[in-house]
Amino acid sequence: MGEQQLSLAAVRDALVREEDSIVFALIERARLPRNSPAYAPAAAAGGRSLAEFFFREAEAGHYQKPEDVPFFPQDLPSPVFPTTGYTKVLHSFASAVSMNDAIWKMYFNELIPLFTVDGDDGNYAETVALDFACLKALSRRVHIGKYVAEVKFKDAPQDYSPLIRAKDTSALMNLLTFKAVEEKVKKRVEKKARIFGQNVTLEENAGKHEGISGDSECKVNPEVLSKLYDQWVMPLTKDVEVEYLLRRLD
Ligand SMILES: O=C(O)C(=O)C[C@]1(C(=O)O)C=C[C@@H](O)C=C1
Repeated sequence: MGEQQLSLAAVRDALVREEDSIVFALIERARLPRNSPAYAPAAAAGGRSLAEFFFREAEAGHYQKPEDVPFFPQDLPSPVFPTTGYTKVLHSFASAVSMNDAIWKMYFNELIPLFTVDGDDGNYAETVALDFACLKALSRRVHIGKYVAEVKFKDAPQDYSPLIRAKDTSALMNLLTFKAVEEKVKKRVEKKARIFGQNVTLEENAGKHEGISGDSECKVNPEVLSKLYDQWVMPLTKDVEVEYLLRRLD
């Protein structure tokens, strides 16, 4: 995201686009059963889970933008490709703000059981590759909160600065919260899950209005998307915003 794009409307557009990636990634992952052995420590992966092993391999060479935050930053090799001037838009500490530990725990402990069926078909490599796509999209979405915070600060430094100096986390949280926007976001992702998750056929579907499937036929339950955003994605985005703002005057 460059300087010229930095307005609240533009950053909110980026959040809306990321919804599509999240819904499609969950739809893809939901094709496979839970496959929990992929998440247990495995001798073949050096005592790590297959999921962690896959992430460590797949993350090498990526992650240069502030919204692309690595899950395992410790052993990351230096980027292969030259970086461009993206950092100028955000304060220099932005890349240190990460909610990935919380996103990781939420995804494996809370979310996976909500949108996969219990079972084991042995397809672990594909499973963790699909998990990677889900987690990358979720993490990007949450960390775009850095740009949201920067725009909000630039638009009203007189409102934010005293709260930042007082380290008043809850007042900052109140100031950056727009309940009406959150309600719209929840409704929209639920609708996207309903529309993107349909089985599209050429036959007329008797009794179905405009060919829209009932929720039980959707590839991912639309209510799961609404809950995901309500309980985890938006609260974590706001945590990113607060954490970024708290250091904005450093
Ligand atoms: O759109 C904003 O203003 C945001 O800060 C993003 C977001 C979200 O996560 O979608 C978070 C907090 C607001 O209450 C509304 C929406």
